[in-house]
Amino acid sequence: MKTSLAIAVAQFNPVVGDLSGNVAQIRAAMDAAAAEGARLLLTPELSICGYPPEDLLLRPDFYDRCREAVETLALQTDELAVVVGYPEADGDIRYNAAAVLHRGRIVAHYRKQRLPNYEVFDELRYFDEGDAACIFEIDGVRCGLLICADLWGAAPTKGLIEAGADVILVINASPCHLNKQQDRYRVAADRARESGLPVLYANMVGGQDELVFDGASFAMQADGSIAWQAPAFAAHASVVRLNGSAWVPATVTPLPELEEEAYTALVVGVRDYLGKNGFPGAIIGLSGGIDSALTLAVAVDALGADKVRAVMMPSPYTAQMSLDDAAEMARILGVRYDVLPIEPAMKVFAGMLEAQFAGLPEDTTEENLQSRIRGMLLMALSNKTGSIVLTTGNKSEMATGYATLYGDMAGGFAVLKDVYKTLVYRLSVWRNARSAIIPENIITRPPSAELKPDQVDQDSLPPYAVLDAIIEAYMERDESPREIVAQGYDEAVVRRTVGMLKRNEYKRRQSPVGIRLTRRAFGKDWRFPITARYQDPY
Ligand SMILES: Nc1ncnc2c1ncn2[C@@H]1O[C@H](COP(=O)(O)OP(=O)(O)OC[C@H]2O[C@@H]([n+]3cccc(C(=O)O)c3)[C@H](O)[C@@H]2O)[C@@H](O)[C@H]1O
Ligand SMILES: Nc1ncnc2c1ncn2[C@@H]1O[C@H](COP(=O)(O)OP(=O)(O)OP(=O)(O)O)[C@@H](O)[C@H]1O
Ligand SMILES: NC(=O)CC[C@H](N)C(=O)O
Repeated sequence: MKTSLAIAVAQFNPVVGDLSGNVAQIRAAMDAAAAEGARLLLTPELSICGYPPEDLLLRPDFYDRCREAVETLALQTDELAVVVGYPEADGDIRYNAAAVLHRGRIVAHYRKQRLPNYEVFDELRYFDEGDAACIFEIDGVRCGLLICADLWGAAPTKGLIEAGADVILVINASPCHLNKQQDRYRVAADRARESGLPVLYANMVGGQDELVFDGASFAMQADGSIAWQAPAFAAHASVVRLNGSAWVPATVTPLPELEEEAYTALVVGVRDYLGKNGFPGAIIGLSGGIDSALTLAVAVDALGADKVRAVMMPSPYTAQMSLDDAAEMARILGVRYDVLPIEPAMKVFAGMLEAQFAGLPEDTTEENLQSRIRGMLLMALSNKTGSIVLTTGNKSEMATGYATLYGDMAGGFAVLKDVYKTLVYRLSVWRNARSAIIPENIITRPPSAELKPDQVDQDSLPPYAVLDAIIEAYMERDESPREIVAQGYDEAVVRRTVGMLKRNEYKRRQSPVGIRLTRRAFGKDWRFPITARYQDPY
């Protein structure tokens, strides 16, 4: 007979491969959960080793170390049962597994049945599928256990119904993209209604290379309504109570609106990339344009002003307005600000190349030299100080190749890599509404690379609203140019945009890793051939 059960959820931020650090976080969560009277603690998918461990999962020793960590942790359990996720090797066969640790032993064990191999997930590269449901009983409640993608199809839940589960517990490593939580609610509600069971969804939080996990764990009643909602993008621990077959209603933290979600994901991505990789700070080339302004805003919100420095590197083409706006923004934020004019280096390079270029007209070569001089200066500062250079290129630029190799692409982490230019504006306006840190002029002036007199982006690129819509259709929805033109876009503009997108794959392969924000980002989930002659249908 079902009774009441208090279950703690540890929405924590693991570090991939830091087994002792992750176990220490689980231990701390165990102490807090026990103090609050919980009888069961859920930790996220692969909580022992972090997610995704990628090719560490090809190493036999990795499995040995993870098993040792689980067994050691099991010995430290008492009245509180703890669910942990870990990679399991059974001879040559490997599983994405979970163990229930209780009173010094592993009392139940589960192998993930649906392995995601889409978007950014590669689990079929590493794991075999499990084939059995897992039910364990705590205080008379029959708990059914699933791992993340198991919830996204009906079969694993069906197995739990047949095995007589009273509640569905799902441990997750589900990275965010914009509006992802609505998809999670939808699949959880499908499973809840099919089974007539309440669902508890425990997710991890934090940045891991290009991925950001948003947490946002929740409890859902059998009718699909939300009984408890944890905050997004923050480590969090809560105890939720199951009374009979329903959750006792608890705090429902409102979820962020789209701009807040995007901006916070960038902040968490930057903070964890630098923090987990041990960088003392960040360096940003601040041009007086909107991309570097937003990048600086994110960096300061992530790291604090004392960890960020901005460098203005004017050329003879730099407008006074750019100098003024960059200095003003650095002053408002209180970051270290240096001005390093690049004209001396431009002259030296022009002199060194004079004989080579004799009789040839000026073109983008001279523009790229300016960008590369700036890249070289920023990298020199990085080498000398140990701080990382944050690049500022946005998704529209990455898509079209509107960036210079070894120039403005030089750096360690690409903050806006998956942020369309149109979203760059929206995020800047949203951030300024919280406190005005980006000078208004930076937002309202026409974007310009300032690599030659009176240059504006729109001389070389279609309007960003059109460009972004075409990129999104081609890239994120896999639409053909014919379909895009049928939606009313000018065929010549579609041809040009798609042409740039395909031609510039080589640049993206050389770009720094950057934060994924959309369902399909340039990164793990975009593997287009560089050498290709496929003709799209028009
Ligand atoms: N398939 C391929 N595989 C490998 N390499 C390939 C290649 N195709 C060309 N290349 C090589 O790539 C090089 C050309 O690329 P690259 O040197 O980058 O130069 P490129 O793409 O020609 O020019 C850079 C563009 O970015 C714009 N820009 C620059 C800086 C900042 C901004 C901004 O507003 O943010 C915009 C600039 O106005 C210009 O339109 C050449 O050396 C070429 O041989
Ligand atoms: N004068 C400058 N001083 C410092 N950094 C610069 C300068 N010009 C360009 N950069 C760096 O190179 C990046 C590419 O910027 P560029 O001005 O060419 O085009 P952009 O894409 O419009 O970027 P932004 O909106 O930041 O100006 C900038 O974001 C900045 O990091
Ligand atoms: N780790 C997983 O199994 C993730 C798969 C799932 N579709 C998600 O993103 O939530």
